[in-house]
Amino acid sequence: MITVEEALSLVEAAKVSKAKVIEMPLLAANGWVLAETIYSPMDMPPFPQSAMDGYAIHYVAHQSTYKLIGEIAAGESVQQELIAGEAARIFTGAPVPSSANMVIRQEDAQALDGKVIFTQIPKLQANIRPEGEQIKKNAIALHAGHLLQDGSIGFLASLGVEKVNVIPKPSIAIISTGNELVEAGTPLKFGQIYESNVHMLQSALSLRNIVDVKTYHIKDDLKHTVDTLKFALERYDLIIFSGGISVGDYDYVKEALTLNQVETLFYKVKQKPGKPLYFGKKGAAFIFGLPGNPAACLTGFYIYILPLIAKLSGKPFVGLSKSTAPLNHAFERKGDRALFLKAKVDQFGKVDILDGQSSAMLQAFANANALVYVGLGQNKMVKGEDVVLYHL
Ligand SMILES: Nc1nc2c(c(=O)[nH]1)N[C@H]1C(S)=C(S)[C@@H](COP(=O)(O)OP(=O)(O)OC[C@H]3O[C@@H](n4cnc5c(N)ncnc54)[C@H](O)[C@@H]3O)O[C@H]1N2
Ligand code: MOO
Repeated sequence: MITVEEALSLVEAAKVSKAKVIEMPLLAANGWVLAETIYSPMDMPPFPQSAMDGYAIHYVAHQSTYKLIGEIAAGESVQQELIAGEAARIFTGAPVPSSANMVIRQEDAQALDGKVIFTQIPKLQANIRPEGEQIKKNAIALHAGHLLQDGSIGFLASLGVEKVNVIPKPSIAIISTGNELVEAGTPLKFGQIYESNVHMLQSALSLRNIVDVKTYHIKDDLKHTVDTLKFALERYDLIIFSGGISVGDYDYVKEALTLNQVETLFYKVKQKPGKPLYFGKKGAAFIFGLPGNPAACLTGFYIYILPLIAKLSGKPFVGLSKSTAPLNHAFERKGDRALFLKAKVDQFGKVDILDGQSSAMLQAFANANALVYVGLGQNKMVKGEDVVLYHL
């Protein structure tokens, strides 16, 4: 059995096929990664702009009174010109005449009887944003690999960009196994339970804007499992099994993976919850077998699948954000597996490990805002000791 660290480095090292590129409207691309470098299609600003409300001046040395010849508002499409000794009323964002050599703030000037008089000695080019000051036409606006965020969308929009080529996010199949599972809305018969893992994973994906997700529910039957996996391998970038990955007589996932010639990259990790975790690859597709126990299923998703999805989407191999914080109480581990413990970080940044850590239970997960990672060798922790946290 391999360690958590070994398992994570195997997931990280798994070779991702070069992603195709998709074109999408800029307005839909927030959170996606640019597949290509974008070169600015224009100078920005496209014309010298006034940075202040005031007066554009054609300055003449030592002269402080100027003839006011007109007004230039933002959006003005006619280029006005000033001869030496002339001024025009101007507003922030308006085009500065090429013959003006400064803009005076209105606070620093007085207008009277068609004249403007400075009250401050101006500097040449003051309050003029030169054409192309932010970016010149054909200069690199954003590099390939850039993660588009709010500011990037605004920046590209300001350059008149309407469409961008991005790295597609993975298509995902979630295959839930188990004869005992029924959907909410149907009364439970003896021995049945409600499906939760699929809904939990799908909503976790949707929250992270991964929406090309299809779900399948299969019975504990070898042929059905083999056929569903074969179908999924032809269609999806990532296949996530829930359940059926342990050693029971009705656990068919492992056998179905072998019969579909999926290459096993690892099976079983020295961790709790989620020991019988499977990771494999066939062609460009990755396959995870998450244990059916719900808390093991969600933990495996957070720790191993989220960073792989990030990588498949063109981002760094990073999942939940990590930090350290002090424990609010002493803790002594049982067993010999690394632990991911549902925990709550309080408003003072102190960590309480919650009750109800069984991998069959989700209530603690529902109340947790972090997972505490307890590595192999870390047997006793004292109150106040810093622990590694994954933030939920
Ligand atoms: N003899 C052994 N038995 C088990 C071992 C072992 O090493 N030797 N490992 C145990 C561990 S640890 C885990 S974790 C589980 C994992 O089992 P499976 O992945 O095969 O999961 P299932 O048996 O299908 O289900 C386990 C449990 O979870 C419930 N479940 C399954 N799917 C869902 C779902 N979609 N929604 C809600 N609940 C689900 C299922 O009813 C079971 O109660 O194996 C141990 N056994
Ligand atoms: O590894 Mo399992 O998740 O303990 O129940």
